[in-house]
Amino acid sequence: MSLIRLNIDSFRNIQLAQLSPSSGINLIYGQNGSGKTSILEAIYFLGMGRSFRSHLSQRVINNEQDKLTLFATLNLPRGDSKIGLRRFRSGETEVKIDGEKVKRLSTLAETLPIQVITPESFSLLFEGPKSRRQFIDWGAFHSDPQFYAAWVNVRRVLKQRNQLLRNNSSYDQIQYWDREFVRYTEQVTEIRNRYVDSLNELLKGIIGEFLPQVDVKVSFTRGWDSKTDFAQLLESQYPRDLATGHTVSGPHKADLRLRVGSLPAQDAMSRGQLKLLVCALRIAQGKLLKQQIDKHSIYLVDDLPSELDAQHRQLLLKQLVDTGAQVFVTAIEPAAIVDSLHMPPSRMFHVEQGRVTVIE
Ligand SMILES: Nc1ncnc2c1ncn2[C@@H]1O[C@H](COP(=O)(O)OP(=O)(O)OP(=O)(O)O)[C@@H](O)[C@H]1O
Repeated sequence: MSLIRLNIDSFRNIQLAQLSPSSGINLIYGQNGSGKTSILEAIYFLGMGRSFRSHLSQRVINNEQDKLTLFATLNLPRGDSKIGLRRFRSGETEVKIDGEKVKRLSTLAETLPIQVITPESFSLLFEGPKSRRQFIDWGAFHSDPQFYAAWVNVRRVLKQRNQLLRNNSSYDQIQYWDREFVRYTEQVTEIRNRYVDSLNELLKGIIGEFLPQVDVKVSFTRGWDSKTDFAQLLESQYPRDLATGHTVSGPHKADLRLRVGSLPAQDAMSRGQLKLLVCALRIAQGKLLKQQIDKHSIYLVDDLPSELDAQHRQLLLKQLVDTGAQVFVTAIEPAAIVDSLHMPPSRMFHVEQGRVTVIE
């Protein structure tokens, strides 16, 4: 799967751009502030309905406009598909896939699986369990069609349970919700666990190439002690939950543990090594998706050269090429990428003050 056409209208400093990317490596280069990241962000916005930079979606609309429009033609095994997204300053979003209005943004994510690697990707390792849980759930969502509904139900029931706790409800009142909570939690946890197991197999090979001297161990933690029955735990921890006003343990605390020996990975590795670890995780995820449902992800790699020496740039680009996926990489100087590739990038785009030109 790849984007064969991309139209960007009023997204950040890009007034109007039309790109025909290649299905291989696309290099986007230009000076600081020219709009390179904005192109990656526009692709992400089209696939996720939100930005990877700002949680305020209004900020991505060009300052002088009241709406942004993104449009892409996707090349899929079943034929071409057209995706359009319009976002208004009022907050309203319109999404169309092949001319049909789409209500749920998850339909977009299903159509366009995207992997992002930015210089800030370290957050996957540093910023607490939320971003690591999102990483697991990206894979669980794409690999198992049952996951999304179970996950939505976990969130719904958890919200309800927490509300009851805040209202000082008796355990009898909460018990009804706990039965549902346990049922959906089992589903979500099983899919997450299975997913991390499958990922680990692929990950070992990639980490072995990127970081041969570092013994990184990746494991899944479910959010409570795995030896304890979840229904019993909810009952025994009811007094504590009541005192804190929320459910202390459960699937909302699941995590991906990344350790080197007895230390958390972020305490044992350099910044460049951490970037490579994040890249290995993302590449493994894309490869697994291809194996499991025969679907390619699209890779967006912002400022690929930063933090990496020439040898590791080469290794990373080789792994990205090996995925067979469509890749968009940005760099200030094209040589930083061109010199690390065994063959020239399939297509190069130069960005200057929001204007994009293809380099023939
Ligand atoms: N809503 C907006 N409307 C217009 N311009 C914007 C908007 N949001 C951001 N910009 C501007 O868009 C420009 C492009 O930013 P972008 O981050 O895409 O650049 P870049 O080429 O990736 O830069 P760098 O190499 O420094 O990371 C910036 O100068 C920024 O000030």
